[in-house]
Amino acid sequence: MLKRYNIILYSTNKIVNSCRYVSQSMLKSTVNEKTGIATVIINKPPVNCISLELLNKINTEINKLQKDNIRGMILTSVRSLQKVFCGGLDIKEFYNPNPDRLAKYLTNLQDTWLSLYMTSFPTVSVINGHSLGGGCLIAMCCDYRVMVGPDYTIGLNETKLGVVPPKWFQDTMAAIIGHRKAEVSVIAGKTYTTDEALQIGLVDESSPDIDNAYKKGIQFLNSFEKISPWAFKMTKNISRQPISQWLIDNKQKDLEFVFNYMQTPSVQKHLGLYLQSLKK
Ligand SMILES: CCCCCCCC/C=C\C=C\CC(=O)SCCNC(=O)CCNC(=O)[C@H](O)C(C)(C)COP(=O)(O)OP(=O)(O)OC[C@H]1O[C@@H](n2cnc3c(N)ncnc32)[C@H](O)[C@@H]1OP(=O)(O)O
Repeated sequence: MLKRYNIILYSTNKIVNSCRYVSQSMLKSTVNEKTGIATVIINKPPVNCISLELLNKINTEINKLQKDNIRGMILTSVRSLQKVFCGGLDIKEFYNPNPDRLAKYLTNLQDTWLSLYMTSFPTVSVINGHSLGGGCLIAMCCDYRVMVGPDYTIGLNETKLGVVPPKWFQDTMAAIIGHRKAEVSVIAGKTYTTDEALQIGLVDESSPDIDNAYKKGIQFLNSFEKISPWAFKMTKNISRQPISQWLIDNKQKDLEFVFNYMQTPSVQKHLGLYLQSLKK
């Protein structure tokens, strides 16, 4: 029994044998050959909002890392943006959309969420700036969140744009802060400062600067050194499977609901006004 356990540990704990550096302009990914820890950096100025192309890159990279047998991953934003981790989904993908592209976007979003939420390796988001809507969602997909503060904000603010965060957005938040707090939060499209997010448990730690936040992220990943990767993966799977299974079972229905309401005149009007308010 002990022997079998050791074999599992060895085969899944194998550290990648070379340092891989992938720079796909919008997404930079490096794997440290000594530690087996990947750092994935979103780099899409001005605000890292998630277009179809960025979504594809994130999903492709997560799937690659999955095959690389890495020990853990840090997800963060390029430092030069200074105050934004992720400005959310690219609202231009929803405003006056091309229906084919919109369908592709929504499907890819479902797939990317499934990949990121269900990674078999530990993940940390180092939230070095505002993290709104889809930005909050990708941060929440990770196993641990360290947020730089105090001046940034995080939250699922979809209702402020006149759109509806799907069940799996809401469930992702409820799994972290509890159903009641998540309900109050999503219906009001609430955003929280770093301190508030820490207080309600939306983030696990705060930090006054990025370097320190990154260190805390690495410390979290190192805490799994003595945990069998197999045990980690199976335990996380059991914990997250009810939420992910809902989406797997309801993908088409979920897609059709959003695809249809998104193109209604009243939703389009709201989105147009929100985009305009950002430009001001
Ligand atoms: C079927 C399954 C799929 C289901 C999915 C659908 C679910 C429901 C539908 C939609 C869900 C959407 C979720 C979202 O993520 S919506 C977006 C939420 N994000 C926001 O509300 C953030 C908006 N942005 C800001 O508050 C600020 O830009 C900020 C991030 C704080 C940065 O501020 P600052 O540095 O001052 O930058 P500017 O505001 O000047 O912005 C610079 C330019 O970037 C444009 N911008 C900003 N955010 C977005 C965005 N999310 N999408 C598109 N464009 C964005 C902004 O207009 C400026 O443009 P310009 O330079 O042309 O004026």
